[in-house]
Formats: sequence, structure tokens, C-alpha cells
Amino acid sequence: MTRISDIFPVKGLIVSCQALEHEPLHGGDTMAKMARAAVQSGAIGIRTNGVPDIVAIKKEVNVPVIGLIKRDIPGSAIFITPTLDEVKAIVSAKAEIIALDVTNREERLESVKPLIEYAHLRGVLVMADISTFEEGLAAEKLGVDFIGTTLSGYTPYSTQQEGPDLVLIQELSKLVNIPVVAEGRIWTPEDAAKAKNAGASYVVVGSAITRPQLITSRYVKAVSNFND
Ligand SMILES: CC(=O)N[C@H](C=O)[C@@H](O)[C@H](O)[C@H](O)COP(=O)(O)O
Repeated sequence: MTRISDIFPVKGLIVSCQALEHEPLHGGDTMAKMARAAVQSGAIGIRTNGVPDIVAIKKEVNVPVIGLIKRDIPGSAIFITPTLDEVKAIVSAKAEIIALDVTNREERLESVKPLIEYAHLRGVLVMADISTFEEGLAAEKLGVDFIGTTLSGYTPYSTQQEGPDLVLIQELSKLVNIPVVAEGRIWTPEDAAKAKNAGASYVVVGSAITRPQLITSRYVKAVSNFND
């Protein structure tokens, strides 16, 4: 059975290269270039959304890929790899790891079991995107390979804050026996160092590196009082 330490023998930074259809950088070519830039500078892995981007990135760089598929299902709040269809597509695209929602909503902690099993039977590891400490513990019990704090702040009952959820990273890192991935709203190298020092084995940074429109708006906001 493959383990996370086989896939990522060293700990480090994983860069999330994602641009949805409405975003300016949407497209496999652009995301592959983003991934190349990230790997050139020392990223140990890439997280990305959708089969075309997974395939383009795997052609471009030689580091493990965490694949997910964002899909909106009417009437459901679960959008990160919601069903077995997406899991199958990610396995076919040959991502080494599948990221999926493991939150305590809509009976997900039960319905996600066959998705985890499908991936594992095909030698693909599973990253659980969770939003609270309890969900992290539940994810470990479900047999996932590592846990990301990705959805903290994105479920109505989780901590809402501007920066990374360092408390969650720290509590989970102390209590679970699988690696914890710090992910979500890590905007600065200082945030990344704090996440690492809180006990995370891996740190995922997305928007702060790969979403120029969001980066720009932070700078615009910072100088918005120029003419006062
Ligand atoms: C909540 C959600 O949909 N998160 C997504 C999960 O894949 C991505 O849109 C984020 O960019 C990713 O988690 C990295 O986080 P940040 O971009 O904050 O560094």
C-alpha cells in the first residue's frame, strides 16, 4: 500500500494552481506554466482542479499532483469532488492523490466511504478537505491519507477568519496520526512559516501565488487612499 511519505518523501510547499472558467488564467496551458514556475522554485507538489489541468500539469512537471474536481450540484453545498464520477475521472487522469470534501454535512461522512475505497483500491491516495477539528478526527477514522484544513471558513459552522486557521492546524497536528496539510488563506511567507510551526507537514498556497486578480486587488485596496 502506497503511503503519503512514499509520494512526498520530504515535507514542504505545495502550490495550488487553479483557475475556474470565469477566471482570467483559466486553461491547462496557463496552469501548466504556473506549475512549472512553482516547481522551478522548489514546490514539492501541485494541487489542481479538473481533468484538463491535471493532464496538462502532469505533462509539464515531475512532482506529485493532488487532483480535485469542483462541481456545483443544485441543492448541495458539497463542491470539492462531490461524487464517484469525479473520483473516477481524477483516477483516469493519473493524479497521485485525490482531494475530496470530508465535512459533516449532508451525510457526507457516510457517503464519502465508497469514494475513498475506490481511490485506494486503485493505489491513489486521499486528501480529506475538512473544516473543523471533529471532521479531521472523523476523516482519520475513515482511513484517508492526509488531512487539509482547506474548508475551514467555508462551512457556516467553522471558524471564519481572514488568515489561515492556525488553531485548527495545531490541534489536529497534535492529535491525529496522519500528516496535516495547512491550506486556506495563506497569504504571506510569514503565514506559511506559522502554519509549518503549528505542526503542519505540508503547506498549500494557492491564490497568493497563482491568482493574480486577487493579488492585485489586495494591492489596489492597500493604496486606495492615494488621493485622500
Ligand atoms: C475553499 C475552496 O474552494 N478552496 C479551493 C480548494 O481547492 C481553492 O479555491 C483554493 O485556492 C485552495 O484551497 C488554496 O487556498 P488559497 O487560495 O486560500 O491559498
